[in-house]
Amino acid sequence: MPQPAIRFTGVRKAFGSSVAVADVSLDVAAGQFVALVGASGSGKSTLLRTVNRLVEPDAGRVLLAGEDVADVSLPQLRRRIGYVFQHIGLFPHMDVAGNIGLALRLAGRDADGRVGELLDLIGLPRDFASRMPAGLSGGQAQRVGVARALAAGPSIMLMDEPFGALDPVTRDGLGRAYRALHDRLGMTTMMVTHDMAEALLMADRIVVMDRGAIVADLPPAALLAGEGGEVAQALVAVPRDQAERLRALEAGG
Ligand SMILES: Nc1ncnc2c1ncn2[C@@H]1O[C@H](COP(=O)(O)OP(=O)(O)OP(=O)(O)O)[C@@H](O)[C@H]1O
Repeated sequence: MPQPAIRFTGVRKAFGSSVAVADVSLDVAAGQFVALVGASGSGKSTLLRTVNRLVEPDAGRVLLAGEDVADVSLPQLRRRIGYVFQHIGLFPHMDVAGNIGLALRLAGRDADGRVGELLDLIGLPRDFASRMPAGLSGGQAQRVGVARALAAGPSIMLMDEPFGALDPVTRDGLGRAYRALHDRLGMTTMMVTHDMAEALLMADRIVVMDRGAIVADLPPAALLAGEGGEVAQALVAVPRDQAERLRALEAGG
């Protein structure tokens, strides 16, 4: 058996007396796309951030292909792991090329030429290189954020509500574009989302968290078939009810 790309073993994190992540063990195989879902405060972001050491666990370990992240230097972790979050925060005084070029240089890579390739990859015209962040739409800025996260050529991508602030059409388009990119580049992706429909449509596997623990871990079809238990079913019920109400409306009911 090859080593999992990401392995969590007995990961626990508390903030004061509040336990955010309680003894989580989880293997993510290379190439998988895993969605982390669950109610607000269930520990999704905290768990995700133990991978790139934005959060240090109180107990347990996170291994990347068998190597404990605690033993990997932060610059090296940054090269191996991309990170995209809701308000990506481009540097406002730098143009798009400057923002992406900075990430390339931080990763020890040559910025010349690569900026254009990264823009191609994420589907922005090359003349966007000279645009300032203030002149970008929300969707375009998130695309640049994805390009910046890909600059170092990571094999793992962590996404925390990456498309959460976007309108539904842009969100859907960017979600599909990222999923295609994940497949093409052979990435391993973990994505936190509040949107169960997005999780069901994008991921190979859905991990449901409740009060710091994993309560379901299933492929989308199995979750839809009702195998996930109570908490998972309550989350799946939302997009399912919406779809049914829309169908009823369409049928004139
Ligand atoms: N830096 C911190 N200091 C104190 N408490 C924190 C900190 N980060 C997270 N928490 C707490 O840990 C718990 C889990 O938070 P976390 O952000 O991981 O949940 P989440 O499932 O990602 O929530 P959301 O969907 O709202 O982003 C919450 O009770 C939160 O208030």
